[in-house]
Amino acid sequence: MTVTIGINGLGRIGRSITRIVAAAGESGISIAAVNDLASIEKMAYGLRRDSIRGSFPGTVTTRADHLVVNDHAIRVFHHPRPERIPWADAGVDVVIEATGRFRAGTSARRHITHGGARKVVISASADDPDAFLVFGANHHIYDPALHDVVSPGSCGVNALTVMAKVLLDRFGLRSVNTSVVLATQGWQKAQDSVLGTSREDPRLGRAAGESIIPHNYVVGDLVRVALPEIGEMRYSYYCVPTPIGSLAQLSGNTDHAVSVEDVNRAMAEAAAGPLRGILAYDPDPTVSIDVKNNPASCLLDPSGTQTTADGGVTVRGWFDNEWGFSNRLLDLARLVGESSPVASRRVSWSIA
Ligand SMILES: NC(=O)c1ccc[n+]([C@@H]2O[C@H](COP(=O)([O-])OP(=O)(O)OC[C@H]3O[C@@H](n4cnc5c(N)ncnc54)[C@H](O)[C@@H]3O)[C@@H](O)[C@H]2O)c1
Repeated sequence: MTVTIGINGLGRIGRSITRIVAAAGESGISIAAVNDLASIEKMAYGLRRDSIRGSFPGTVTTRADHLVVNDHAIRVFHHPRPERIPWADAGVDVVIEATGRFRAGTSARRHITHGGARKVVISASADDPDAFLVFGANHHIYDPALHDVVSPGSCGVNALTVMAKVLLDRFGLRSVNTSVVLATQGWQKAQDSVLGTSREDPRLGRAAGESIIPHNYVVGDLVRVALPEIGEMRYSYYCVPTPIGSLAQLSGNTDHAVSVEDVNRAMAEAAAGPLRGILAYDPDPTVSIDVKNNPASCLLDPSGTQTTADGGVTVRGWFDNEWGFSNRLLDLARLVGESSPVASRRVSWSIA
């Protein structure tokens, strides 16, 4: 079955999704329409040229109000508000909301109530979606009769949750402490723009290339939404001046003392088994750029695993904050697009 999607916002995430779908050939996804405020010429240029991913491996041209990507025509709209976008006219079933502007479930829902789409996937830690669904952890709770607007949380949430899932299922896990070190984001500024930032924390307006910028983004709560059994959780977050490739580190206590070898074997088994494609494992010594273009939510670095005699455990994973997350958005689009209101696809992901 092919799921027909529309993308609102053809920025870093929207373009990654377009590249992934174009490269995959038979991906089960067809992009019918995109909406962005930018001109169609700029959209085509942004797809053709990318400072991080390189030139588009194919062709991107324009024809009237269509982008033509490798002979596939995509209808283009330029509406500033979700309620104006006529998705149904383009045959769109599932909208991926990737502007960063309509993260609230109420505004994103207008793609359905006004635009005629059937489901919406918000590309961020949304406010009040019908469900937070982290692939590999809790996406099996998806209920097509109840969940029209869904969110996978953030890229960091996905990386942390997938490592936490393995530790929880195999060894028990509680009192979790996490850190995310995130590559530079498009909304950061090259020079100080403290007054110009819309973010509450003024440090997020500081020059992106000059500092490690800490801020208080409480994403840890979303890991707990996906895995409520892990209980208490603490979270730290830093933006750093690297263009792509981010780090997730998670510490906690297991029910019994475990060895580094036990933990790494559990991670490798999950990566080769039930979490294939979502968790990856690389025994080679890696640095953040090595995760570029990796479609997994998390690339486990076994050299980062540490344990203590009283059951303490620490694990480290890399994630391509754009590419891995865009792949999860497509997984979610397939999940919600393929499900009819009466037949929920329920998948068991227990690793134990
Ligand atoms: N880039 C990442 O690493 C990353 C990872 C995970 C989640 N996200 C989230 O995904 C969302 C998008 O991030 P991004 O990095 O792609 O941002 P971006 O700034 O690169 O892209 C946003 C796009 O939306 C368009 N846009 C802005 N307002 C619009 C409107 N009213 N209507 C239509 N289009 C509009 C912009 O022109 C731009 O092309 C954000 O919520 C972000 O937090 C980003």
